[in-house]
Amino acid sequence: MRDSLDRLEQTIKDRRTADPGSSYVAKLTARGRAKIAQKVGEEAVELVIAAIADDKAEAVKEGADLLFHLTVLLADMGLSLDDIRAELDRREGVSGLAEKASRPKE
Ligand SMILES: N=c1c2ncn([C@@H]3O[C@H](COP(=O)(O)OP(=O)(O)OP(=O)(O)O)[C@@H](O)[C@H]3O)c2ncn1[C@@H]1O[C@H](COP(=O)(O)O)[C@@H](O)[C@H]1O
Repeated sequence: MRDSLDRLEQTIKDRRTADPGSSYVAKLTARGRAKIAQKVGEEAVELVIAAIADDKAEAVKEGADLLFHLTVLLADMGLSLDDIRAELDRREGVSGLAEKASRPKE
């Protein structure tokens, strides 16, 4: 099932080559990877500030900004949210193995 992040990712892929005058994704993409990466860093810092202030409403907005800009960065690198999912799935497997290995033998 496709969720809002999947739909956003598809929109970002579609908009990368749109008119920078009418699309933020196209405008940011045209400014280059370093600029996209800088935006990811800025949004992460804004999320950190909201979290430290325990401002939940602001944290939700900044979290959305961070995920949006991260998805733009992944697209620019030819990566996708599925690559992140695969890494998380891999870690889940590894973590399960580590847990089993640490159990005392019966
Ligand atoms: N989720 C977002 C989204 N979140 C934030 N932003 C934009 O991100 C920008 C961040 O503002 P900032 O002041 O931090 O950045 P800035 O004004 O560009 O200034 P600089 O720091 O870059 O110099 C704003 O212009 C927001 O509108 C977004 N722009 C687009 N989307 C999604 O992307 C889709 C495609 O958008 P377009 O490419 O514009 O069609 C939209 O339908 C939305 O779903």
